[in-house]
Amino acid sequence: MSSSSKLTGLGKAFQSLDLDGHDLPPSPAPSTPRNGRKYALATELVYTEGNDQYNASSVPIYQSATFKQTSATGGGGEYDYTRSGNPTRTHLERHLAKIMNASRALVVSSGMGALDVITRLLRPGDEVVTGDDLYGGTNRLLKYLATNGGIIVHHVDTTNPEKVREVVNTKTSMVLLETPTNPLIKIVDIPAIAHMTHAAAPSALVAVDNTMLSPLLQNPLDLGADIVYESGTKYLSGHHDLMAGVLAVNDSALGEKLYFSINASGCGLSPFDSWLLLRGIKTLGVRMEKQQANAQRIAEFLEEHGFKVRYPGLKSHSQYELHWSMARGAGAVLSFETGDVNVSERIVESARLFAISVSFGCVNSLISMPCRMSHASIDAKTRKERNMPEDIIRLCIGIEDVDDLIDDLSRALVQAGAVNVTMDGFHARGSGHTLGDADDSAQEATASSSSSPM
Ligand SMILES: Cc1ncc(COP(=O)(O)O)c(C=O)c1O
Ligand SMILES: N[C@@H](CCSC[C@H](N)C(=O)O)C(=O)O
Repeated sequence: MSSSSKLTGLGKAFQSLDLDGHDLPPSPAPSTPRNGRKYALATELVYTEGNDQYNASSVPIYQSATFKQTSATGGGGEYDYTRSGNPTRTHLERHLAKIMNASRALVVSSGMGALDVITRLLRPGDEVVTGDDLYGGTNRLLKYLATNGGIIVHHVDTTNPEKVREVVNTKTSMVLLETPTNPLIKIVDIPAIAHMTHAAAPSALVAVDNTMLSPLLQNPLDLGADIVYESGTKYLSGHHDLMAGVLAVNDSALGEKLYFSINASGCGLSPFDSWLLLRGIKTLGVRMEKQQANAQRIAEFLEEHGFKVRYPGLKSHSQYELHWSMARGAGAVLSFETGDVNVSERIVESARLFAISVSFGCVNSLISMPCRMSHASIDAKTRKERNMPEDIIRLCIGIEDVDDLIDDLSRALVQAGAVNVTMDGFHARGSGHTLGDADDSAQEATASSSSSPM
């Protein structure tokens, strides 16, 4: 059912206009405070009104596939069928639109589902410009479309807007960005690329995958993007108990096109998962605060012990300034190198508190080897061409006690033979110092071996 539906049924009770006057689909309760004031994001995350008939303080799960209509000639109710719209899902979408600074948000069954919906805007012959460091599943879907859908995909170094400028042309339909990138934690200048793309190819859409930071830390729509999407499986839900994808836009015609694909293909998020995601979003602020603080300590710990660490919270990150010009935080995913694939494997397998697991954004800490796991769908030759270090370890930091995490990591590093242990502490053995890039000197300057191994 479209946002222009008449205010009947549930919609009668609650206006479909939000605080900013956006005409959103009906919801069992408005997602904005009734006093008309916009609060800080931490407050907006938790604030949802729950004025159902029983004043439930948690929005009900409308676990119903179909909705009774009042007339035989096409309805009467705001909802007819859950594939087309469901009150619990709509409530979540309205809440997300508010926290993503969007006029419309939509939720689907996974992050890849969200990208699939976006790529349905493409036609054979269209060109897509994207990065050379991308989540493996994104790379896989684009490769599929290039092979079977007649789409031309250019992978360029999106950390350099000039490289994007070189390939954007009037056939460019979409520029697809990730920042920080997964897993190399490279930063992409969204405003510069959006501005340049819109000037060179006015009908092209700039889509940004915001999974690594969530709306708490970065708002790509405010930075010039046309579409933002993310895997709700990660920070938004926070507990690895559901799969979800989120899309948000500020152009209502574009929102309708995306909604059309969701209804047509049937990938809208189920009522129960919508409810679960809404519940997760309420704790995003506190979870992320703790996860980031832990990630910062762990990144500093690894850097101090001589490892080449990629984390935008570290001043040694070569794009530190750019990252902080766009984002409100560094997130809680970092990666580091050991210089030896076997050593990396041993570290991963020696960790106890860090679960060997793909994904991130969860309250539990995870450890993985992207080239073997999350990015294994990118073939070895392509990984090499894109300078993906095979030994790279990705850490996704949770909310545990940080000293416990550092102890666990210290033990794993020693057990794996990744460090030289001396009376004064330990230091990386074959670390990123051999990799010889610009970041190394900064890391050497801060490296020390002051902590004890256990
Ligand atoms: C950056 C990024 N984007 C998109 C996705 C896809 O999300 P999902 O697993 O929910 O389909 C993932 C992980 O899977 C990811 O890491
Ligand atoms: N087997 C899965 C791997 C999912 S990776 C999940 C996440 N994005 C991450 O980066 O860890 C697949 O083939 O998609």
